[in-house]
Amino acid sequence: MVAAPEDLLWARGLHYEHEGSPALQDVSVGVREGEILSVVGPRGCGKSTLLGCLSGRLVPVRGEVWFNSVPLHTLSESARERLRLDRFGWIGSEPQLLPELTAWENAALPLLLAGSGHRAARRAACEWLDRLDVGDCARKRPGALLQAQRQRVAIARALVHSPTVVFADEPTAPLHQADRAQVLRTLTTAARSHRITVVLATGQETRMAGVADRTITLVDGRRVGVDTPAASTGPEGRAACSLSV
Ligand SMILES: Nc1ncnc2c1ncn2[C@@H]1O[C@H](COP(=O)(O)OP(=O)(O)OP(=O)(O)O)[C@@H](O)[C@H]1O
Repeated sequence: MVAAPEDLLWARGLHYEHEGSPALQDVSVGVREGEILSVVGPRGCGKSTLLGCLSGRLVPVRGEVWFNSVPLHTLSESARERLRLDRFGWIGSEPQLLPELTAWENAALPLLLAGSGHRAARRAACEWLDRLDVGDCARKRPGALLQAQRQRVAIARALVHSPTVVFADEPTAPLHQADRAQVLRTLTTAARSHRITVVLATGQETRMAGVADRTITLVDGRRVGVDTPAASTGPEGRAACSLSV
């Protein structure tokens, strides 16, 4: 696979092993600027590993990952970490907030770590918490929040520094069914309005994958099938994402 000119992020021939067992085998993918790409497949098919490699958290044993003409696969660990802090956001399936910090302090962390002033960081964090409907939780610590509220704080933290790409690894996994679609739409609507590229791993919930522009499928660490554009993913597709942020 050769990167298309409009690809912001692309990988070619990725192989990754966890303790000697193959988790990705010869996976290639390109992601366009502003695109919401979902990665679907059954448990253990390699979705998290692929997001790990694309985001520079993991280094493939073979293959290449390029972001904006920067070869992530050959960068030093510190350079990858710097790039991740500056340009990427990460949302995991658990919020993983720092318990001793308030919600706004957690959400502001990427800005504070980048050296932003306290006041500006607080303002930006509170704006995102408001957009994500948890503005009234800003002064509370994670222990006083519901899981769905904590996950919204984690989403605010992933978006607060206007990253170029957000990686979301099963971001709705710990939520109740009723919260899932709303949290996912909030994330994707926010990303679209700020032209943030999103790579989203989801399990078997293909209805959730309907918020994406394009879907790729992994099975046993390999890409299978053809890409699925949003138009064919059903009534929860792009047009349905109408939450205002
Ligand atoms: N830290 C690890 N150590 C050993 N094996 C691992 C590790 N992480 C993942 N694996 C294995 O690698 C394969 C791919 O895992 P991965 O988590 O990437 O898949 P996934 O599609 O994200 O799964 P899930 O839907 O369960 O999150 C699986 O067989 C998994 O058991």
